Amino acid sequence: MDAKPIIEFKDVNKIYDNGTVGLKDINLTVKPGEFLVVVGLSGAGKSTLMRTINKMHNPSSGKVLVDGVEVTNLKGRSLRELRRKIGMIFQNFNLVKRTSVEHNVLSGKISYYPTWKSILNLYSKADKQQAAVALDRVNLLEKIYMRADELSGGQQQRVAIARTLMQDPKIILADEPIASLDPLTTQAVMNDLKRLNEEDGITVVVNLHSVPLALQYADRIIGMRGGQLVYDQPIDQVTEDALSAIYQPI
Ligand SMILES: Nc1ncnc2c1ncn2[C@@H]1O[C@H](COP(=O)(O)OP(=O)(O)OP(=O)(O)O)[C@@H](O)[C@H]1O
Repeated sequence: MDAKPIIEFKDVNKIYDNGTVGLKDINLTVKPGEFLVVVGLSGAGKSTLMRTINKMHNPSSGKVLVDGVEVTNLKGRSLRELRRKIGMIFQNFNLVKRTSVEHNVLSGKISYYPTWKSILNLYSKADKQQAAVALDRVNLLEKIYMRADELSGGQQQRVAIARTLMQDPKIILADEPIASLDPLTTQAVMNDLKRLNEEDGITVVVNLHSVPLALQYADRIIGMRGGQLVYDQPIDQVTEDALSAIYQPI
């Protein structure tokens, strides 16, 4: 029997306040443990799709369900619970650059603490141990006491990945995680995401501009164009010709 979907879009449309169509009639089901890569031209709707999963954006119509729960109407505590399940990785890493790597990783636990404790760095011993384990999993344990801005871009992105591990996420959403990195560091970041996907069963959704990387890492590739889902195939049925059609100028 097929596993229950971890993410579902049902007839989802998103029209921004200025009238721009972000998403059009999206129907999509993601299974737990998939490594899904989203490709498409700039402006195709990839970020919008991703941001409706953790309610950074609200759809204009339709439903988005995560782990069986409709996210559209979540507020307060239930929204925090949803976001704990979902780690988010951004192109620009979103680290606090002037503090230590350890503090940045621990901040992944922030929603579990009252603000005053996190400001004063009053994390528990167990959480500090978890932070060390998370850093070890991205091969950066030796950098734990360095300042985040002393690390290379690729290392900073891997700190961001370690930070998401503090949430014990079921899903990691990565929006152009390698856009500002060189080829070697790109592989390190993608390998980390793939390893967590395979070892922990975390569902990973990655927006990428690079077709070769999509082919290298995805279990399944979806293509977007003008806010619509125009392509959806498991990796063994993906052809380069079909992918290049997604990238034809509109
Ligand atoms: N906050 C916003 N207000 C209005 N329009 C927006 C907003 N955010 C995105 N858009 C528009 O929605 C469309 C989809 O944008 P989106 O950022 O989702 O595309 P993308 O595929 O992620 O592009 P890129 O690869 O450049 O990041 C674009 O036309 C974009 O200009």
